[in-house]
Amino acid sequence: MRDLQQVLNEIAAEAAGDEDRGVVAQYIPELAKVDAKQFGIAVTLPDGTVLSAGDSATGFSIQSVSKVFTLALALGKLGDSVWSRVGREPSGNPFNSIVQLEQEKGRPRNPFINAGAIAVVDLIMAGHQPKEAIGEIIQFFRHLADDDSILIDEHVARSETAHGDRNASLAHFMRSFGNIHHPVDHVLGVYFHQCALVMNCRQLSRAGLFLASQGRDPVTGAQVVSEQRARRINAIMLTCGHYDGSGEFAFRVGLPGKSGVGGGILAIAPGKASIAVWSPGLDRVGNSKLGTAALEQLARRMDWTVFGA
Ligand SMILES: NC(=O)CC[C@H](N)C(=O)O
Repeated sequence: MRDLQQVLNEIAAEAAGDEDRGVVAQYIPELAKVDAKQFGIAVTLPDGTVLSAGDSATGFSIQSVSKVFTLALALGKLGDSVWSRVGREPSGNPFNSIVQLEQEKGRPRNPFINAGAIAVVDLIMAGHQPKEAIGEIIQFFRHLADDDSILIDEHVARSETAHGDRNASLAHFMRSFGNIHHPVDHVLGVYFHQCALVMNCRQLSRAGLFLASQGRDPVTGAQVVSEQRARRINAIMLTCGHYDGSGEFAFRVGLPGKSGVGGGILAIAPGKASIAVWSPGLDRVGNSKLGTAALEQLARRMDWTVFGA
């Protein structure tokens, strides 16, 4: 096995020299302003050590990476009843697609496409005002990252609300089938705030550590989810974490991963590491271009995979 810090330094240096960086998300104006030249990577090991390279201490909008954590939160609160409201199959469609929702009577394919994540938010909101639900979500992230400085970027949340017609359509459509119980503007308010959480690679890799460690935070000793649940969340990350690019990500990287349109990706090497990478330029399906390439290199050079010994 190669020296991890050296591998991270090499990968960051290669990323810095790469001209073909993809395109920063345009449909959320606040995200369109982000400088595409940035690249960060961080790895948290089971003993809590964090190694990193590049812009690993620069905060970015975690966007859909948050969906892994809200799924864990919903499962913790409501157990397997979550699955009566959202499926576990890859969609093969873009993250904001509406087409399957009509055929499948308002039950989204999985919790990582937008419709599914919005349904998960509706579940988390049970018995709460929107502000309380947002507070609970932030607290969960702070607890997992062991860092109380994590905040939400209100500009991003507002920017997305102002341009959120597609997500509003998804939510109304699901509500027409009875699969959203709260008022749509309340649910979207929570969803947009969850997506607007700002974290850096070091914080994000630390927050994901429980998924690499049988559901337990090995540093604090807290059992975040059961071992079986951690395995299952990893399974859904592998099959659905990159939308219609999930097969390609599994093929190239070979690890469970979850992307966001802010350019972040969380990847899990079970028993070995929790990895966060960030580069804002996206590929054609909305996944970080350099982030995916970096994870491909890291997995190869460290020999990390879920598909072999
Ligand atoms: N893929 C993503 O990161 C999408 C999240 C974004 N907040 C949206 O709803 O469109």
